[in-house]
Order: sequence, then structure tokens, then C-alpha cells
Amino acid sequence: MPQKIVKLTVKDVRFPTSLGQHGSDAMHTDPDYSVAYVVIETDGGMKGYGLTFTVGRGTEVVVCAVKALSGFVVGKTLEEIVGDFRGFYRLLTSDGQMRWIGPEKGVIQLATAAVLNAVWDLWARAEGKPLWKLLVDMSPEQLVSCIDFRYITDALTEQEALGEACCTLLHNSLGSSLSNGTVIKKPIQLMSDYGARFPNHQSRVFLICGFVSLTLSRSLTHSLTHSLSHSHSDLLRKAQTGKTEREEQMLKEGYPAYTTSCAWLGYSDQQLTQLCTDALASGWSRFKVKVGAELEDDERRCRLIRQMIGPDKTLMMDANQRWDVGEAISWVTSLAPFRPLWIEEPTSPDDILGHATISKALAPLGIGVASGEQCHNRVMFKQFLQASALQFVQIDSCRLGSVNENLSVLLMAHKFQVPVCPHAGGVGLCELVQHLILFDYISVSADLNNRMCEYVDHLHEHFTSPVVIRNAHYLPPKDPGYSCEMLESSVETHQFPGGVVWANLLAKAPE
Ligand SMILES: C[C@H](O)[C@@H](O)CC(=O)C(=O)O
Ligand SMILES: [Mg+2]
Repeated sequence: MPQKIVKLTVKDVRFPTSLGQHGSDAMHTDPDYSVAYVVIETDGGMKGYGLTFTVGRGTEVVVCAVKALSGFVVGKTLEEIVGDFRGFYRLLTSDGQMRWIGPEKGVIQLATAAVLNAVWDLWARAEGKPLWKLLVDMSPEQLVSCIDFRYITDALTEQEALGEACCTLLHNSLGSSLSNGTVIKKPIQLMSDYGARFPNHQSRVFLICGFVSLTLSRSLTHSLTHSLSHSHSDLLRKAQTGKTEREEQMLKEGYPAYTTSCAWLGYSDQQLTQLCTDALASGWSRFKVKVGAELEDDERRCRLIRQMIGPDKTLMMDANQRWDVGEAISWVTSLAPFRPLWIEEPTSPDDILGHATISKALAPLGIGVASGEQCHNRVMFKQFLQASALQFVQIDSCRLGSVNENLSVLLMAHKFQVPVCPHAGGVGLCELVQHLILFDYISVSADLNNRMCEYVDHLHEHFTSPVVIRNAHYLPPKDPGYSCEMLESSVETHQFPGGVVWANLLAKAPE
């Protein structure tokens, strides 16, 4: 029976994390982890839950934006929405009056994520599957039908995402390997043109490829085979191979994670030492430390954490946009002896060329640049990738326009061969993003090299299906949905400003 969405509610839910300095960094010194929490209800009695992460006072603005979008959802059936998900995404992001306050960025994009996250949750529940499994079971055609390719076709077309452009890539890679111009250049060119023009006849093109390869010298045959098996424009259809094994692997081992919870900037050295000791005992081997306020403090804290974890474990550093470009380079150079794998958000999240300059300067030190938690849409990610401005892509389940826009970024990252290491520092972000990275491994990247998903050890007790971590790995969620339903009691007590937690805190606050 069609499920018509008849109601959308949104609540301002905040947790006073600033009291314990949990989540603190060089730019967010007193973060109260918060969400704009959305519930949609159907006439059949089903509910979908969605949220977007915010930090304290900003939440009320996001709540207002969600209310402004609710008219696009209420009255639609789930079938109508998911039957043309690309169209629905555009309806939300491209409305002639609403788009002026974006487009596709800032508060309105956070609100879009909250609403669409609820729709994806409803869809997964209706199918009786956790979201990652819903995505894994979708055909490549269904997956691309959820993506708005507008503004990114110069980096990734729908055909490439599906896997119809392999011949073009084959031509490009053979073109370079056959630099002295051999007789096969022409046939390959013809095959490439044929493949591009008649994507449905690809199998025939492959047959011809196979025939040609038989006639080539051994090294050229190797080159051809390599191109076919390592073609990164040949995305979703190619990744169908081995999917079942990868899904089984994930169910058994889980997805590798790193922890940020030992070293928030406002934690004392004593706290850092204790948390690090506990984390090591629980099997964590990858740690992120906040930096950027005072160089001397950073040196002391980084020395401490490196001494604690030893030379072989992985350390990442996060500056949360604190520096100018030159300052970032010299500051991180000073911290290089502590051997960070990456420096995260060294400067403004909008400064693509600045990130490229920093990447270039730090490459000789073996330090990569990571960014994405405030990268507001697929167009920004496209340019970061095109400019080789980052070496680690940090998708965020709420900063981008929900699963739809995250899919496009996962595919672009795969095409550009940049590892994805999702951001999850916030309330509910671990619960959400685990689904996306599981899908990425099983259905897109098929690669765990240099990849890990962030974990923060806060506020999971407020969710009905909290994340499960075993031996520093995310175990795939089993419950249907997108894992962001919160306990009713938690929502009630933490609602701002009337929930009992806030009523008490506000009563104690000085005038
Ligand atoms: C304010 C948040 O806690 C932020 O510091 C999170 C973050 O940058 C991360 O987890 O990475
Ligand atoms: Mg960060």
C-alpha cells in the first residue's frame, strides 16, 4: 500500500557537552552537540527519523529551515519520492524561491540533509533493511537515479558512474603506454568511440578488446588487462564483482575505525593520558588529536600522545580551520616530527587552492591534507579532487544533501582514487555515516587501504540502535533504517529550552 507522508515534526535537541569540553577544538571551544531532529509519519502509521548535526545556538536556525522545507515532503507518497529521487532532491534544493538562501550550502543544506535522512530512514524501514544493505542491494541504475549530476559532469558522468566509459579510459591509458605510436592505437580509438556511442553494446566491444589483446605483445597485453581491471571510471557495474564476499567480510570483521575521543582540545594532559591508556587497552590503533590554538601546547600534547601510542600506531591532527595558508604550512612543519598521517581542515573549508598549496608543501613530509566536514556540496568536493587539494575525503552524512549527494562524492572520490575517511565527530554522526562507508567498501571502492571511519565515544546511549564497535571496527547495523531514531525520553529531556536538562541549567546560569 502506498505510504503517504502526512506529518513532519522537527525538534531542537541539545546536549550540554561543552560542560565537559567534549568535542572541543581550536574553533569550537564550547560545543554543545545538538541536532535538528526530524520525524516524518505516514498515513499507514510508519515513521522515518532523520537528523542533522549542529552545535548549540545554531540549531534554532536549522529547525526553522526544516520547517520551511516541510511543505515539499508532506502530501507525497514514499513511492513517489523514491521513484524519482533525483527529481525530489532537485525539488528540495532548487526551488525558485528557496534556493536563494543556498543554493545547496549552509543552513538550508543542513536542513535538506535532515529531511532527506528521514526519507531514507523511512525507505529502509519500509524495505525491512538497514540503510547500508538497502544501498548494497540496489542496482547501479537505481543508485545513479538518486544522484543529481548537475554541475559535476565535467568530473563524473552518469555513464561513467554506471560503468559505460571503460573504453574511453582504456584508450586513454593505452594511449599513454603506447607513447611511440603503434598500430593498435587506431583500433583502440575506434573501440573507444564505439563504446562511448553505443554503451549497450559494451560486451561486443570487450570481445573486440580481447581479440586485439591476443595479438599484442606480452607487455601490451599486461597493460590492457591492467587497464580493464584497474579502470576507476568503470564504477558501479564493475564493483558488482566480489560484493557478496565483501559484505560477508564486513559482517564478520566490521569496518576499521579511529578514535578522536582521547584528545579534544579542552581535555587536560591527565585526561588525555587516561583516555589514551583506556583506548589502547580496548584495541584502538588510530588516534586523532586536536591542534591549532597554541603551538607549544600542540607540541607538548602531540609528544605525549605519540609517546603513549608508540611509533607504529597512526596519528592524525585536526586544526578545524584555524590557520591561514602559510601559517598552516609552518605550524604543521613544526609538528611533523610527531608523524601525522594527515592534517585536517588546516584552513578555510572553502579555500580549494589554499588546500592545494598546503598539500603540495606537506607532501615531502609525508603528511596528507584531509577535509570535508564543512565541505558543503558535491561541487566543492569535485574541485578539491580536480585540484589535488586533499588526500583524504571526509564525507559527512549531514553536511552534504543526505545519502543522495554523498553517493556522488563517494563515486567521484573513487574515480580520483582518493580514500574516503568519513567525519563522525558529533551526535548521531557515527550512527549515520557507518552506513555510507559500509556501502562504499562493498559496492564502490572495494578497498580498505588508508581508509577508516571516525568514531567518537559520546551520546550513543540516546539512540535506539546505537553503533556497535568491536576491536576498533564498526560492526554493520542490523536494525532496519538509518540508525538515527532517538529515545523519546532523551528527546524530551534534552529539548531546548524546555527539556528538564536545559531548564535546570538555564535556571542556574548567571543573568
Ligand atoms: C565541534 C566538533 O566536535 C568538531 O571538533 C569535530 C571534528 O572536527 C572532527 O570530529 O573531526
Ligand atoms: Mg574535524
